[in-house]
Amino acid sequence: MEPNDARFLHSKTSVARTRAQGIKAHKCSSSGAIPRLSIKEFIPHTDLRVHEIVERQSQANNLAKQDACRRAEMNPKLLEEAYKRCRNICSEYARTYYLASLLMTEQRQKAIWAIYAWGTRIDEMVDGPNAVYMSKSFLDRWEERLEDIFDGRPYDILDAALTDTVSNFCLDIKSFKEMIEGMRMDTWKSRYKNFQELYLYCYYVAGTTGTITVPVMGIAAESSVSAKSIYNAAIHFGIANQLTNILRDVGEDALRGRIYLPQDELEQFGLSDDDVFARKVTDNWREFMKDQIARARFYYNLAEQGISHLDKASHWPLWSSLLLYQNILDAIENNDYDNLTKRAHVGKIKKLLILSRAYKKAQPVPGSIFH
Ligand SMILES: CC(C)=CCC/C(C)=C/CC/C(C)=C/CC/C(C)=C/[C@@H]1[C@@H](COP(=O)(O)OP(=O)(O)O)[C@]1(C)CC/C=C(\C)CC/C=C(\C)CCC=C(C)C
Repeated sequence: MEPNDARFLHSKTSVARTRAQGIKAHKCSSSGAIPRLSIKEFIPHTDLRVHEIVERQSQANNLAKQDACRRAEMNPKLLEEAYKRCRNICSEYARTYYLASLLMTEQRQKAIWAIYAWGTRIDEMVDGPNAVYMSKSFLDRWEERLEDIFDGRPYDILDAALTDTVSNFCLDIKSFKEMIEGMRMDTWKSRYKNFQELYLYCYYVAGTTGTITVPVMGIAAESSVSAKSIYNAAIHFGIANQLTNILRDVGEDALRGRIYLPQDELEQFGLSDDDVFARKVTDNWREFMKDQIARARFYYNLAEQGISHLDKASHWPLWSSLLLYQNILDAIENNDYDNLTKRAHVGKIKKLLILSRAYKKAQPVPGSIFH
């Protein structure tokens, strides 16, 4: 996030909200008074070289405007079938994102399905039932296939959809490669010393989805903030989603021996891996969860401020996806913080109400040039 882009970052409401969620002393049942975690800690994106993506993507966007992007010539019938299959994968594996995609323009929704299908296939490799057979060479092969996709030589029909998408939107390969890097991390790492380490993992697997999708959602022609601050908001969008995903799945992940929670923070709350594996919801656990949820909400706040700088037609789908996913945090609270034995779920009626709330949020604010 660019600190000097004050308009962008510090809307009054977000500052007030994050302050309310900020540092205060609280009592933790077995270990006495301990400080609340610093959920507002900023993790700089300098080492992630986001500026490289922004610069290259801006050049690519100019090429796209001149229609000078590399075009992948593919059989239209095959492409139609390819997108149909990606759509099926997205609707089966990711109902929330699928619902949001239905609110997008046709070309954008097809791109989201292709990106989702590609991402979820690697995720399944490292996270699914066959994860034990995963080897370094498998992910190396996946990376070669990615290069082929970008060279217009798809390996299978699902890759063909992504080949078409990257050429339609002139996408940059860096974030896709980084997503594979995140999946590599998953093959050798199952603990995170602190939030910095966890943040890096979240960036690789989910922040990258944000940088990949900004060109698809389109930056508003009238946006006056820097492209970099919009990309940073998109990264925060992905981070918030991944943190939510982690909090929802603590119990499931523990069954596979994985704990995607900062170890130092667990310790501060008098908790250890054994408590997670015991799957017992204690008062310490609830207090710990309150802070983890507050942190995820902090990142949603940062992400929200980027939406208005994207193309108008993307506002409703993005607000929908943000509010729907964020609601999982409310569902964890409603389960009295039992994410060890229960899976937080947002029901159909609630989802419909959220879509209508998102629609209102996507409407222009009178007197503002932005939504
Ligand atoms: C509609 C929409 C926002 C679509 C985004 C497309 C998408 C979700 C792609 C994910 C690709 C993928 C599967 C990557 C593999 C790594 C992974 C598993 C990431 C997790 C997604 C959750 O998927 P999952 O199938 O596990 O979900 P459920 O179990 O069904 O709940 C992640 C949590 C990453 C999600 C990342 C985002 C939503 C970031 C999207 C960012 C933008 C659209 C940019 C917005 C821009 C601004 C400026 C705010």
